[in-house]
Order: sequence, then structure tokens, then C-alpha cells
Amino acid sequence: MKPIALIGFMGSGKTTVGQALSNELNHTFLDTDRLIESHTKKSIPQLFETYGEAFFREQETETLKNLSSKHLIVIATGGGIVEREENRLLLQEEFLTIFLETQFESIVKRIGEDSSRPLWQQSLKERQLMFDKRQELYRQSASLSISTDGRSVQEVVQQIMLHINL
Ligand SMILES: Nc1ncnc2c1ncn2[C@@H]1O[C@H](COP(=O)(O)OP(=O)(O)OP(=O)(O)O)[C@@H](O)[C@H]1O
Ligand SMILES: O=C(O)C1=C[C@@H](O)[C@@H](O)[C@H](O)C1
Ligand SMILES: [Mg+2]
Repeated sequence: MKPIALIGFMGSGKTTVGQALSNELNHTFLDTDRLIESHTKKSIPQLFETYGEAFFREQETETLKNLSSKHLIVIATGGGIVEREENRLLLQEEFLTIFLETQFESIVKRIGEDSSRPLWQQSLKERQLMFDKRQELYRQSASLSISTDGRSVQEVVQQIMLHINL
């Protein structure tokens, strides 16, 4: 069985839903953001500040490649993983990829003014533009989309369980 990958914008719930889903399935949970931080021994804000976004994206692709051959895992990805075509192809071909579809208004409520997400440190208009641009990329990369608006984390997990045939 292919590894399960959760994709979606920052705050769509990839990390929290991924943890709960992995418990339900008795799979190992891994988060590409946390793997990159432990590999580089730097926080994401430090990586962006010191080495720039391109370096972070290289690390992200390497991490995704390494995870593509693993079994019985659920991975949470970074919100920008779909920016690279190479990653989109990996997500389409090597993972059972699930898009946690979430309206921009819900994202704003969930994240607030969080300084741990460097690309959230922009004007509301720029955040919305980035969100709009990525929606099509998430859809292209996933074989299943689950709406998270108005659903608790457990309800999102239940929806995923209903739609995947394991
Ligand atoms: N379905 C939901 N309903 C309400 N709040 C949620 C839901 N899913 C996640 N949250 C909350 O939203 C916040 C962001 O969730 P989380 O960190 O899991 O998002 P993420 O997709 O992993 O973001 P990032 O791409 O930045 O890593 C957390 O405070 C989490 O508890
Ligand atoms: O949306 C993005 O581009 C990002 C989301 C986070 O998960 C991290 O991967 C990082 O902050 C970049
Ligand atoms: Mg996360």
C-alpha cells in the first residue's frame, strides 16, 4: 500500500489530522516540516532567514523522495510542497494523496498571527493571492479532497476513513 500524504494550505490541519489518522490506522506519523527541522537542526523561520526559501524547498523534495518508498506511514506535508512540479508528480504517483480543502476564512481564524510560519508574515492580500494560486495545485496533486470547514479534527478523520479503501 502507498504511503498516505496530507496536503493543503497552512492551517488546513495536515499535522493535527495526520496525527489522529495515523492513530486510527496504527500507522507511523511523520511531518515533513519536523523532519527537515531535525535534519538541519534549524527551525523553519531560521532556515528561511539564513538559507532562503529555495534551500528549504530542496530539503522538502529530498524528504518527500525518501518517504515515498516507506510503508504504513501517514505524512503531513508543508503547505507549499505543491509549488514544485517534481513534488506534485511524486504526490500523484507514489502516495495516496489527500487534499484537506479549507476556505481562506477558516484558515485565517485558525492561524491568527502565528510567527512560526514565515510565508504567513505578509499582508492579508498577499496571503489570499498565495492561497488562490495554490488551490489548483492541491487539486492536481491529490486523488481525494476532503472539506474541513465546520468539521472537527475527528470528523475530518472519519471522512477520510469513509473514503479510503484499505
Ligand atoms: N478541522 C479543524 N477545525 C478547527 N481547528 C482545526 C482543525 N484542524 C486543525 N485545526 C487547528 O488549526 C491550527 C493549524 O493546524 P495544523 O498545524 O494541523 O495545520 P497544518 O496544515 O499542519 O499547517 P502548516 O502547513 O503550517 O504546517 C491548529 O491550532 C489546529 O488545532
Ligand atoms: O505554505 C508554505 O509555503 C509553508 C508551510 C509550512 O508548513 C512550512 O513548510 C513553511 O512555513 C512553508
Ligand atoms: Mg503542519
